[in-house]
Amino acid sequence: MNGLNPQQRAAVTTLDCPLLVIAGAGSGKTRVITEKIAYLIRQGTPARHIVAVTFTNKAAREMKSRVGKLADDQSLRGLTVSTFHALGLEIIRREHKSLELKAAISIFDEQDRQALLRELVRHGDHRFDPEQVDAYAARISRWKNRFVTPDRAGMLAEPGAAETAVLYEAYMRHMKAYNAVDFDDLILLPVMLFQQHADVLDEWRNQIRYLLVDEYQDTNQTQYELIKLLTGSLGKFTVVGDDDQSIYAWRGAQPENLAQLRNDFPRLKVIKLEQNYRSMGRILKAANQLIGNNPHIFEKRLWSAMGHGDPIRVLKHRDEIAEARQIAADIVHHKFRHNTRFGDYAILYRGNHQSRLFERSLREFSVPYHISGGMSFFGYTEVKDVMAYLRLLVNPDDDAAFLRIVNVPRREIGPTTLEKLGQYANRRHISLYAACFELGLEQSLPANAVQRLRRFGEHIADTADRTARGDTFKVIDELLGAIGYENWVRENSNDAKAAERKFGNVRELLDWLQRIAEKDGENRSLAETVAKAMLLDVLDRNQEDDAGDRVSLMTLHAAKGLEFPYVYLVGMEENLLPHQTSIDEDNIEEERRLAYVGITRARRDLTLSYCSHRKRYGEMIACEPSRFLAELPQDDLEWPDRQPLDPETKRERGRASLAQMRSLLSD
Ligand SMILES: Nc1ncnc2c1ncn2[C@@H]1O[C@H](COP(=O)(O)OP(=O)(O)OP(=O)(O)O)[C@@H](O)[C@H]1O
Ligand SMILES: [Mg+2]
Repeated sequence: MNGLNPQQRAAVTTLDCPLLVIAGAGSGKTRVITEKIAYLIRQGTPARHIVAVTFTNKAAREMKSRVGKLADDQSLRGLTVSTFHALGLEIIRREHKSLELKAAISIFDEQDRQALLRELVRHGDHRFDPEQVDAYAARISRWKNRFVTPDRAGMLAEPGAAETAVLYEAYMRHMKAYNAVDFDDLILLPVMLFQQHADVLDEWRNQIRYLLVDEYQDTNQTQYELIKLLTGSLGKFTVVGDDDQSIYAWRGAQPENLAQLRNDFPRLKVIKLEQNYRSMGRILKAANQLIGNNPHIFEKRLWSAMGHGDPIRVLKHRDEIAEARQIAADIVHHKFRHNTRFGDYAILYRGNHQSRLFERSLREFSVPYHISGGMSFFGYTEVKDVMAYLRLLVNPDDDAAFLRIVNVPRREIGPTTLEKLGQYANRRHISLYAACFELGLEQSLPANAVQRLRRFGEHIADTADRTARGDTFKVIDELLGAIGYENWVRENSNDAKAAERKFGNVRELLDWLQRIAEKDGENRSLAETVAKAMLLDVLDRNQEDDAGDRVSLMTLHAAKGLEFPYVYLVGMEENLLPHQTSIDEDNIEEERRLAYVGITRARRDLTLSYCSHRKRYGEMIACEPSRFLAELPQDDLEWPDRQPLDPETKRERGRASLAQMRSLLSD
């Protein structure tokens, strides 16, 4: 515990009562958690009885590696450090029998979920509005996050609740039939399970003797229920959080849970941390002043002994292309001037769509980068197709996967056939796959259609059988060969280059899955591997391989809990940060917290940037600088006054510096 301040030390050594550590950014909350894990182990609690929960996979990995430095491998055996959702999945997998599920569980992503709801709306006995599928989906998700079960939803006084509750109930029933869970279910099902099966809960309480939760401000009602159930009246837990960094209201996060703890656990001890160890004084001052415009549940002050630091730069650009180029160039210049690493830099933005131009510019400057979150790899059609095949192999009842690939590559199985198959399966309460083999289907469909469906079903069954027995990844390769997937991709690509890129993605996917399967010397089953991959996908896509010296690109949401010496917070414009929707809904406070999270990621230097024009829906529009810029201490900001160059000189200069930097980089 060397180097901890007195409050941190108190937080680490408090074991006899439930503990809440509430403190601002960079004050060492996460550090308290890692030190406490090591302390618990030193005090004699076996690691297998300790569970630490964080919000993203990245944070979980980071925490594991920090703990790894504080204790030896042997004593850490069995320690659980995971996300809430991964813990939920683990509970569901282990207790699948009590939940009346089969072992091979499919995880539905947003698209799958919407597809199922759309089907239910179309075929349901109730008159739902097909235009409203998005709204139904959002409402059901909201209920799940607030721990409202279908029967309780039906009794709510909200307008239209009774109707949506019927859909909610049907949705849950179908998910069960498909042996599938969605993102929200990963928390909801364990809570329902523990409430209904006291014996199962007892076992888990016995196993989890101490629970630690990071980023507690972002837990929703259902997650809070899970914490309460797991820790019971003993309240053996430490939760740490910062109400100013609550940025998941849209996913049902309730910062009031912080206050609620006091009511539910009268013995709760609260410790505040006030020293910031992360950021230079000016950065901290800017963050404090900005967030001072929000109302507070807990008053806290933060000070830093790190020195004043350089002024915060504010860059203005002509448009978003200029923004991306200038920042990429800035990073290269800075790196060579200060002999830093690429990994020291992060570019943070409000929305995923902002990443593309930065990617392009960084590539132009040969700067290695890594993108966290957002629609990247897993959004590609070919990746989704292959994943759907794998999902179907491990769980043939996964209707979303079935529908995605039953006619990919083309098997002359058209919409009418699928419509009839769907109706039949619905009547019989079975999956589409199971329906293919039923004799009764022959009454609904012509013989050749039935035959085509069965041939597909048999191929899947046969391959599944072989993956279970033999060399899984070899069988998968054979499957892709047998269905002629390469040809299919070629036919559906504009040119050979695009086709190559798509094969490359498929290859990368399979290599990555193989690495997951064999990670830590394990030999995971295909079912386990696919579930793990889906979980990474829905959680924070493609965060697995972030090793290496690379510039980080990510959304403000994904940046939570992380820190970088040099941070660029880009797109600081009205309607972008704060986001248009939040302005419309009068929810500026959440946007301000997001900006606060962004600013407090920076250790040494912070650069803010905005554009005077930006392309929106294909049109160039004028942008206003973000109101948050005006809320910062103006004395600490620096607005470099750039002389406008004529376009030709600019282009020349751009070319020259590009060549110069490339040659520097290749040295
Ligand atoms: N007592 C300490 N002495 C020196 N450095 C510390 C101390 N406590 C924490 N730090 C360092 O300060 C930085 C911020 O700590 P940490 O990430 O734990 O803060 P946090 O409160 O979790 O921040 P956030 O709210 O952003 O998640 C880290 O680099 C950490 O190693
Ligand atoms: Mg933290």
